[in-house]
Amino acid sequence: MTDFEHHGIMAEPSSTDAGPSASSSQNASTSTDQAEKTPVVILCIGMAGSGKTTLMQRLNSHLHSRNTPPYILNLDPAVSHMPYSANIDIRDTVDYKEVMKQYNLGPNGGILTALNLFTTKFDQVLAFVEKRAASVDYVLVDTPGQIEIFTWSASGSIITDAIASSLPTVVAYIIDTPRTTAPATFMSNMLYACSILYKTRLPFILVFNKIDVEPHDFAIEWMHDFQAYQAALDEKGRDEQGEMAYTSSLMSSMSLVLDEFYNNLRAVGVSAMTGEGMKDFFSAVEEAKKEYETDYKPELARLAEERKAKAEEEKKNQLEKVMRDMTMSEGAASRRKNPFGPHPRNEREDRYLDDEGDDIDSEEEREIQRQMEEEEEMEHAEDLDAGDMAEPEPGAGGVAGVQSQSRTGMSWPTPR
Ligand SMILES: Nc1nc2c(ncn2[C@@H]2O[C@H](COP(=O)(O)OP(=O)(O)OP(=O)(O)O)[C@@H](O)[C@H]2O)c(=O)[nH]1
Repeated sequence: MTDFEHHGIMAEPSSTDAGPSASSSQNASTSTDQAEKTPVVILCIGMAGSGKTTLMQRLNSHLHSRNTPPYILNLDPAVSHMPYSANIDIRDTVDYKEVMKQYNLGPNGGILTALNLFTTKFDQVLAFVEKRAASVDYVLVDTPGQIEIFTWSASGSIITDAIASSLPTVVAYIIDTPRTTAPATFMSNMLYACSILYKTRLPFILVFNKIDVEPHDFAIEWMHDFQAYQAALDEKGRDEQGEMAYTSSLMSSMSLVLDEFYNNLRAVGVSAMTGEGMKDFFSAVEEAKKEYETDYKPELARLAEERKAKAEEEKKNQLEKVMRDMTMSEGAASRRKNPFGPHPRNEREDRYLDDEGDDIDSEEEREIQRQMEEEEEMEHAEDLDAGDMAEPEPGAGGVAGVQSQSRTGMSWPTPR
């Protein structure tokens, strides 16, 4: 049993190059210019139940029907039913239930730990993706339903950065449209989207899903017309007494703040169930891919350079600090060794007292010498006083719990 297996991690996914196998043979016969293309990675992120998995299935079947089968990665270790087959599935590598058992964790802890463990192998995963990059147009990535586990964890950042620095990457933020019709829920969803945009720094598409149940026109209107959002707040943002809820004014201000964010976003409406809106979705992906090439790629390269330089600088500083510490501790060790070393008393005195002008030149050394002199004086005084020492009085020094005063002025607790 390997170390990974011991932690509930299964062997290397056997299906790494599996999945829509038709693609390999199909793509093998593609023209040279097609073989040189770069796929775009679509990171599907969204709240639990927003329809990520269903949308992944829809995108998969849509791309198959266009004869451009995608390469699929599933990063959700807790998904119970996956209606498509992933090329790389985290569940083939980590059993999150086993992780929960072994680390004594709850479901969220289990998912996060499973993702952390998987991240340790992500360079291998990326190598598989890169190997297939020339033969696919799209790489689809499904993320854990517990959105914060991916968006705010170190492993989520590592995975996102690793993918984005290797291939053009766009974030598709999936929104459950029927559950976003309340102005407060809408605002909370937009703020979350905004935070992910600034965290990932990647081209972003707002995907209003389930438009077969609720068209997303209201959302587009709210995004582009502050007055319309304000009117909705006036109408729906009141409590039972008909008073404006205290959050309404906050949301109203937030809406103005988010104006800039809305202007830089692409928003599309889709139905993962019926397949409506696929054309708009893929046009948005193509636009976002161009934006990655022109705006994000140079910025990512600059950030990577900056990170590298910072890491180098830190390494240099650490090394210098270690060298300094070593020199200092060598000096201090030699000083400490001498006062209590094997030298006869007179020799010690010669070294530290007679050669004061030559050897003792730092404040630290003077302090050591001062302490030594004080201790010697103390020893001497104790020798003289030894005959005067009386039995300790009950309730005074020497009685349990009462502190005794030493002649140096330091106090210590009397042992029981
Ligand atoms: N009507 C309708 N229902 C949808 C649509 N997309 C998803 N659903 C339903 O929404 C529910 C949640 O869909 P999932 O795909 O499991 O959502 P998810 O985001 O993957 O959920 P987690 O696995 O919890 O993260 C399911 O019952 C789907 O059938 C859609 O476009 N229209």
